[in-house]
Amino acid sequence: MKSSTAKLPLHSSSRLLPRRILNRVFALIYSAAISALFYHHGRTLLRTTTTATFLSFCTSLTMFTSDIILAFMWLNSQAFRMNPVSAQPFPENLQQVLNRPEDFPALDVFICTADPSKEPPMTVAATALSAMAYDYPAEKLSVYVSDDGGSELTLFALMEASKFGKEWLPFCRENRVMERCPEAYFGSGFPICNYETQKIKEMYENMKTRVENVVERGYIADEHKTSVQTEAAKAFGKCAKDFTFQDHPGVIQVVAETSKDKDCAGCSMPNLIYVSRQKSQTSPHYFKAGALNVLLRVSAIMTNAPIILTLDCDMISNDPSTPHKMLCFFKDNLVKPNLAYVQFPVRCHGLNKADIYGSEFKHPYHINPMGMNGLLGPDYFGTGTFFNRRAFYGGPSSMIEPEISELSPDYIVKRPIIDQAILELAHQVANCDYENQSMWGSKIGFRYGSLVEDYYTGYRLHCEGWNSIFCNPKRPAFLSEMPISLNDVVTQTKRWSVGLLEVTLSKYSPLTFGTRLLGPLMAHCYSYYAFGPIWSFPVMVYAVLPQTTMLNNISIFPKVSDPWFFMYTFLFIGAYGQDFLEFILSQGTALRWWSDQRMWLIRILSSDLFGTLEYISNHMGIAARGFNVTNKVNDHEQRKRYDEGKFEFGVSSPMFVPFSTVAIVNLVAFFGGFLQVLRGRDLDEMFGQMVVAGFGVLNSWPVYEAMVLRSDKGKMPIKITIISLVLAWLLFVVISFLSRM
Ligand SMILES: O=c1ccn([C@@H]2O[C@H](COP(=O)(O)OP(=O)(O)O[C@H]3O[C@H](CO)[C@@H](O)[C@H](O)[C@H]3O)[C@@H](O)[C@H]2O)c(=O)[nH]1
Ligand SMILES: [Mn+2]
Repeated sequence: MKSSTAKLPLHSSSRLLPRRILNRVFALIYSAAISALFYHHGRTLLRTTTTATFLSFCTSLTMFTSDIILAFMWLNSQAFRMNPVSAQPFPENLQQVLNRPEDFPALDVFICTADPSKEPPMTVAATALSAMAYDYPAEKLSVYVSDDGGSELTLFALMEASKFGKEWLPFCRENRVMERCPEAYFGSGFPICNYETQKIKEMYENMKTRVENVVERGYIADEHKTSVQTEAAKAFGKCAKDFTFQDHPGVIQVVAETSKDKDCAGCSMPNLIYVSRQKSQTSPHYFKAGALNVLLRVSAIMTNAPIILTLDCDMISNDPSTPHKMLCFFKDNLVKPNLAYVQFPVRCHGLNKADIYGSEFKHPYHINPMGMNGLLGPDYFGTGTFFNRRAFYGGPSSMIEPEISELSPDYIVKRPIIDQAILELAHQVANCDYENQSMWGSKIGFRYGSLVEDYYTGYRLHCEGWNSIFCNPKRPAFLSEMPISLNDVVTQTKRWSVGLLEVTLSKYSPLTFGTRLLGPLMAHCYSYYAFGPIWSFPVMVYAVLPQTTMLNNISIFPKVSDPWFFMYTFLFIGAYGQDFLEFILSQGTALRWWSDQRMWLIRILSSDLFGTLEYISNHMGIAARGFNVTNKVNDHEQRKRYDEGKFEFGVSSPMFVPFSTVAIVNLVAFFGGFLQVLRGRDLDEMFGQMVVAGFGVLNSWPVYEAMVLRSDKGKMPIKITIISLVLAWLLFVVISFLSRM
């Protein structure tokens, strides 16, 4: 007999109907305007071929090409808008299917770190601790930390964290703490009044000091004051000779083991395993994707949980009930039988009020995934994702068996993780030549071939017939950090541009391969990202051409009195207006929207441009591909400037040159145009160009400020200012020369 509660749903998927209808109607109207634009372009081109000067003809042709690219990207972006769906879990109803701890599926958490100098071991440890503290049966939970930096400091931090965890985990359970990352809990600012909290805070501070001292010194081996130091040193000691981060044997160390380690309340601790895969300069290691594949195998040997959570080392858990929320989707196999992963959004802490670098990434991390939810599901973000382990072994109906049966997702592990045979096999599958001539990275596991292994892996899984769900609960499931200096920001997205181009220009391009396997809408969603770097052409054109030609008496846009002017206005305001509305509707503020659109322009003029150059030089073999790990350490003064909302330039990065040049061009054009009007030139014909230049000036404000008004360390380096001035001057000279031809 079914109980009445058995009918309670585990989650809801609501179609955002009003938005869907409005989006579709607007898309129709907007596409009519785009058609009109091309009709207008056609006429202008015909006219300029016969009558006008060489430069006007080139200008019209360039504007036409730019608008084709813009229209193509607009078309791609519409796929996100056709069927947005928001999914909410109901963990309170989960008891109907799961009520005893034994019913819960095992969960393996993967945390990646790569460089202790950019990713503080304490951050890694805090992330691990926050995952170990999940409200989940401890015997079913294992946390694996992959350390591509091969650093004893990271291992030491984990050992300390695990020791502290024996107090922290029961404390969290008893006090129903929500912030299970101690740093977040003690840093949240509320007064600590009771003795118990005070005591645990002290323990935490002491532990942190111990770790930070060792990290500052850079090694642990010399004096083994504590047992933890001795143990960490021992794990590395056996292979310390010639140990470098690029060349070393595999180190796998069980830091906590559930059947042996108990917390101070006598309950089991979850497993905590440190894994530093073998590295050799002669074998490719495939960056993060390679690290994740090693974790897939090592965890298969040790625990083989059917569900896997992947996390970046700075992605702390902010809600202990997240695994329950994820299970609401995995336990309901009616809605999406081929569910490969549940993606939670990336949300950041520590952003300043205006979020000057737009690192909320509202579109890729919040708005677009809702759009994909109504199709096959969101792309994979690389972090905050719960996977069905089976998804890494071929399509839903075409399972691929791995080389050894112990790696199969159905294999049941019968021995404890500290068993000698288990440890030996685990080391074996973490060897750097293990994958030679295998299907790892091509058909099994995380996929190789792109620096955005996350996007690429999700894409290939969708192509194999899997689907995914985007789940965005009110309380953020995870909190992550974003870089706070502009150079780090644009370096991060430059890597993304390179990685995306690697997909776009491969035989798996979303536009061809994707359309065949996913259908047009999903393929357009993936194309929107894959073709992202080509924004740099039209944006570059709009950023300099209308401005430089205006000062040479070439008009590009229709006169204000011309009815065609209205069409341009509509296209501009329509696109920005829709973007603004979407941003606000997903809990955004107007201030942050402004930063977001400004950073969109800055990123295109730095990351996308330089990413394209880097892709080309990688391809021609001039430079080696590399995964430049984002810096997660920042000094106090930098943080202060960031909190005040100031852009951090500081270093002489060539990536600052294009947008600095553009800033100068726009300023000169705007004031030059203004002077021309004062001298009696007709404003009517140059109004459009003045608006574009004015928009450029408004967006460039932080650049001007950094060039002339600031004197702090984050100001624009004088070298960049001079190069940009010269380049801007050259641009005007060239255009004015061409205009006389
Ligand atoms: O050889 C490597 C390089 C990186 N990482 C780890 O990968 C994660 C992400 O690296 P990060 O430098 O923070 O890059 P982000 O650009 O911030 O990361 C985003 O973009 C990456 C793809 O470029 C994805 O892998 C990430 O999940 C996604 O959050 C970090 O935990 C690193 O430790 C490794 O384990 N091995
Ligand atoms: Mn990161």
